Amino acid sequence: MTDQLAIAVRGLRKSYAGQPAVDGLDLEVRRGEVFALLGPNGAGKTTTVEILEGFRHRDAGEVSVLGVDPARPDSSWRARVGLVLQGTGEFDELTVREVVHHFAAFYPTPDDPEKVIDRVGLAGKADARTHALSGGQKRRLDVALGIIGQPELLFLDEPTTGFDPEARREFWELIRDLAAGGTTIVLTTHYLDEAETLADRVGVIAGGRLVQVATPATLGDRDNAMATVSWRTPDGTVQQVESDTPTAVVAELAARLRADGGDGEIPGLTVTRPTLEDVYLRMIGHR
Ligand SMILES: Nc1ncnc2c1ncn2[C@@H]1O[C@H](COP(=O)(O)OP(=O)(O)OP(=O)(O)O)[C@@H](O)[C@H]1O
Repeated sequence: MTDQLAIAVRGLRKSYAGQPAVDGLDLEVRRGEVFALLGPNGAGKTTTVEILEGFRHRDAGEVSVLGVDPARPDSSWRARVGLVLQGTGEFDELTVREVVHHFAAFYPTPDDPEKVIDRVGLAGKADARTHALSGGQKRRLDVALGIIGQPELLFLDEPTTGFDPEARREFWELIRDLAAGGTTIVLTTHYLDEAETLADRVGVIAGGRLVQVATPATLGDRDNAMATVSWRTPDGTVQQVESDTPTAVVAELAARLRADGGDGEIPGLTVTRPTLEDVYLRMIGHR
């Protein structure tokens, strides 16, 4: 397990009451990358991530996170790993500012709490009591608490659930910023656009195993997939052909229309390749 890896997992297994939830999983996450874990409900993502975070015991396998076995963490390791879980909890009467300052005191080299509040877009709510925050604002506070210790590795569990579209875009910017600063990020998400826009690589977990790891552009051989060219014929019906040379198909169609006296414009022309969602759904057996 080299220094280039933030996470190295071999043969990870975990069963609940004899039922395997993680069933011989291998995983490598490089330092500095954004890695998205995808998979259907019950695939074993949370179990895997909680083992990596040191919150769950494993039955078997080797696990190294920042060079440490999370089953035997020390306090310096804890401070190097940031967590954004699904709902950190309630802080009742405390304000956003108080909570972030309070958490900063747990870490040896915390970031500036005011800067972090601003970074997650809560500057206007710094003096609001946390119970009065909206769902999306609470999630932003969760993110602030995950990054206040300036972690080397940040786990984000479905981070943008409940965010409005603008908040998602702002959050994505924040993640890109953290990644540009060298933070390794492991994110679980059910939003394929989120994985596509943020991740250097995605790993698909199904049935407790990692079934594929690839860049979003190449998952499921997507970049080599046939393109579908579709257009409208003069009688209004839609025609479609699949081709691995769609440009040639379009050129031929345009030439044919020009030969028929047209201006070469192809009505209703679209050229599409499978989306990340298409290949993902095929991979997990839904198409
Ligand atoms: N504490 C537990 N006790 C018993 N079974 C559990 C426990 N936690 C998870 N499981 C089971 O293990 C399997 C994997 O669950 P896990 O939560 O890891 O999946 P997931 O991929 O995170 O799913 P989701 O996308 O729904 O969050 C499921 O069948 C689940 O019912």
